[in-house]
Amino acid sequence: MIRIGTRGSKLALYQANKVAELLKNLGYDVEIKIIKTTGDRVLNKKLSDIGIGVFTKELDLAMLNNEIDIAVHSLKDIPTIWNENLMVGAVLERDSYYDLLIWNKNVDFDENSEIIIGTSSLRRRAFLKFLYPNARFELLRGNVDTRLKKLKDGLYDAIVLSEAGIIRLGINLDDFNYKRLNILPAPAQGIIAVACKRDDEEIKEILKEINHKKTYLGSSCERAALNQFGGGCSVPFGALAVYDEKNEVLKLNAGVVIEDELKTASGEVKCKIDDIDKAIELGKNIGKKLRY
Ligand SMILES: NCc1[nH]cc(CCC(=O)O)c1CC(=O)O
Repeated sequence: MIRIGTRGSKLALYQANKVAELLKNLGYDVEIKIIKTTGDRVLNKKLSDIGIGVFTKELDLAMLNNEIDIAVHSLKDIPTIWNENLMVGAVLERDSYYDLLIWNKNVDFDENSEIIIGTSSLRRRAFLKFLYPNARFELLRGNVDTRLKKLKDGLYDAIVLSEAGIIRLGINLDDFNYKRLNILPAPAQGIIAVACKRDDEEIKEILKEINHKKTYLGSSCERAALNQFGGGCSVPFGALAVYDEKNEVLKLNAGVVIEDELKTASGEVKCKIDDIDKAIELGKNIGKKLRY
């Protein structure tokens, strides 16, 4: 029996069920255990103000205490500096990495409007400032349904959500206007990750069977860039790595906003699809470049 730990939100349960299905199809018995995290409890603060690992800590402990074998997370919610006894054992194929700007049908604005945008992400705020220089930003937390309800109620002119989350929840945006934003995503946005204990050889072998190598390569590169730059979710940092399988080339674009200035860096490396070390090296180099 593989015990799968997850948060209780609809999105988290969808993600955990997806991993459960993959494991079941390979013939494993699975059980899902719901665990509440600090990120679920504290809803009146920016994530960057609550602390590191707000969505993982309680699940990390459950894993270390042997109450669960694996934990399913959105990879972008796992801190790059994490518990040394835990690791990402597998990732699923990446979904959309785009952020969507969503607004009510009866609302009209352009890039110069003084709109109020609901988002609590430092990255979204900082990058959107270049697209909507006169926008103001307000706190918006809670699950995706709650956020859309607040938009519908007119508390904001627009809000930002990840397309991956919307699609996973099967939310129909026909009642709203929306568009994909041309900003760098959070490192590993749109990727479901399975965490396990570093010394659990049996589980690690099982997770290899569901791992999507191309996604693992790219996300390792993006997360290495953020890790090298430092600051985790408290810096407005975006990164996107794309692997060209045919030519075996991994490319990384990354950017950070410091004192209202956007600084970007990019690079590429020739590597095999499972050469994680090369991907991490590229990420570190770009992270360093952005730092100095
Ligand atoms: N921080 C919240 C969070 N963590 C993962 C997702 C969705 C899945 C993803 O983007 O990987 C979301 C919602 C959002 O950002 O709109």
